[in-house]
Amino acid sequence: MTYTQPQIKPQDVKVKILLAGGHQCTITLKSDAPLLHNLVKTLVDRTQQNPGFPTLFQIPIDEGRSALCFPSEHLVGLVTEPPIYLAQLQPPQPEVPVEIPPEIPLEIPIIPAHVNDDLISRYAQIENFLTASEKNKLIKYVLAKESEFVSTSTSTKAEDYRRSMVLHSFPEFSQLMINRIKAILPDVLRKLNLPSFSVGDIEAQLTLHNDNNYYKLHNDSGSPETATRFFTYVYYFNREPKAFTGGELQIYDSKIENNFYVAADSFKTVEPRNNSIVFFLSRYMHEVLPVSCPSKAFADSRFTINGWVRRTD
Ligand SMILES: O=C(O)CCC(=O)C(=O)O
Ligand SMILES: [Fe+2]
Repeated sequence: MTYTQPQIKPQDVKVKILLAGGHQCTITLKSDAPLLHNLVKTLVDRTQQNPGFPTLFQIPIDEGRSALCFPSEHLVGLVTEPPIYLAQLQPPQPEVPVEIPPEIPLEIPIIPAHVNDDLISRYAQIENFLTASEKNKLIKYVLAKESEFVSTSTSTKAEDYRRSMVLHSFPEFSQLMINRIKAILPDVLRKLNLPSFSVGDIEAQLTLHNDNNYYKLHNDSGSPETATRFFTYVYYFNREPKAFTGGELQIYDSKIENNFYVAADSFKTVEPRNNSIVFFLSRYMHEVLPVSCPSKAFADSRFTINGWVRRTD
């Protein structure tokens, strides 16, 4: 776990702002400008049927001699130059590709792909990942392994960064998990609208969070040894009835500061639901909120099998 982020060179982007009523205005922004991010976010929120917070854009134009002001609801599209295309979020994939007759001029909102893809975090959560019988066997197995769990928080300098326990070797289940992940990966990529990639090693560890355990903000791919981690997966399981609260996974959107990705203020919250698995890009900043487990019993913990899918290129 480290906090180094990949470096990105900002570039000039010519942005034509299309407003309701056919008005438009062209400005030039750096690709990492917060204004560009906000414009893009306004559109992306709308495509996700998530109207977001209405804001008033106030954009200096004519070298600061005038200002363009408009409410965010009036933004209908952006045309960017260079023409980098938007990878659409959650598109309803048509069975047959739709042909657009070339003679019809279309002004399709085009958003630099890196702004969209890099700044808005997406995840996929799949319920009932194991069969009931597999999950029950897994719980039984884990309860018999209590003495083999070791603390994750002893060796690092950032002593208070992480509190949890880990079981590194569990061959009876790690291979099952890895096989299932390989099998479901194409669906996950489709769901997240990501291109397929050449899959390398898949790692797996078994962790638990008990009372007042947590894992503060981090990413999973920021060091040379972890740089090829592409996807993080977390499979959640616990005894029923569930005897802990908290322990939500928060996945942060990104923003760019001094050419580095850092966590934005916005995030998505994932409930650690029994027998569900979540997938997200390993470079996203994320954290595990503190768990409250009043009994403090090992068997009442928030258990996970989690790990990483590496890419070979
Ligand atoms: O337990 C979780 O929800 C996430 C764990 C995590 O972020 C990690 O092990 O790197
Ligand atoms: Fe993580």
